[in-house]
Amino acid sequence: MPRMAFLAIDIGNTRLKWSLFDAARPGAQLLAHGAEFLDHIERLADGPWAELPAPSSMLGCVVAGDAVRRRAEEQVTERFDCSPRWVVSSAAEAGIVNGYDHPTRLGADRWVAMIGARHRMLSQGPARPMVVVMIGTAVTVEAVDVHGRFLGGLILPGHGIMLRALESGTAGLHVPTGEVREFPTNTSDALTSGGTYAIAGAIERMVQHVRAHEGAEPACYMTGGAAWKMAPSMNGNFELVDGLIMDGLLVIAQERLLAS
Ligand SMILES: Nc1ncnc2c1ncn2[C@@H]1O[C@H](COP(=O)(O)OP(=O)(O)O)[C@@H](O)[C@H]1O
Ligand SMILES: CC(C)(COP(=O)(O)O)[C@@H](O)C(=O)NCCC(=O)O
Ligand SMILES: [K+]
Repeated sequence: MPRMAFLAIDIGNTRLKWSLFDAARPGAQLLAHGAEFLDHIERLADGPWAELPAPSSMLGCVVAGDAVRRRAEEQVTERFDCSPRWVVSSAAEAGIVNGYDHPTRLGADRWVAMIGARHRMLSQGPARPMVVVMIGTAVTVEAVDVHGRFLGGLILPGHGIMLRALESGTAGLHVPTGEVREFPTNTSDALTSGGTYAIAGAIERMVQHVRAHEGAEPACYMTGGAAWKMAPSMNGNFELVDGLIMDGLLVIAQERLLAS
């Protein structure tokens, strides 16, 4: 049984994702992982976590509000002997400098994903600017310069929110999910393609902005629960990374261990 196991938790507006690693460092071995819709958080301690080896520390990021965070903390402390710790976006951490007007108002998931992406990019070769995309409940598209400065980012509605907004704002749009088509010829395909290309178009614009600003081709990473749906419709070299947030949490946890 690993003695320094580490629990990473990412709570978005749709699901809580968790991963248990054998240590709090990048490259640690993944021992177990899972995801629960926010309504099912109360199942964790007696369900998926019941048989897990106990982590000696935990670090998470949460953008779903204080009430959800407290419900998750109850599960952690009920089941494990470690105190819940959550990342708050700051002016600088783990190689990323925060260009937001109010650094602490940046979503912690966005901050952690950029840290994970920067670490990944540097492990692949020389420093490059980056575009970091997360396709979750919402879509975020971050620009990071070659030195690790977060220049700014976009927030868009995700697929689900776009479709619900169209359904509730019109009389004639109540249709099942369709296919992504270049020239959609029915309402379902028109809606699905419209949402997909709205997101793809915004991402392409950000890639252009970063390319022009930096005079270099950015490294492009895409993550999030719905990233696999976007991947076939993307131009360019987007690397689909399952656990960018988990990677970022490992990087931050190790830095904090080394600093303590
Ligand atoms: N098994 C699944 N069940 C429901 N939604 C899913 C599933 N897999 C992917 N998705 C899509 O992923 C989105 C949620 O992704 P996720 O990364 O969990 O979001 P968040 O971080 O905002 O909670 C949903 O909006 C949905 O479109
Ligand atoms: C943009 C987000 C809603 C994304 O949430 P998600 O899709 O991961 O559930 C979240 O990062 C957030 O609430 N951010 C705070 C505002 C900001 O980043 O400017
Ligand atoms: K997220």
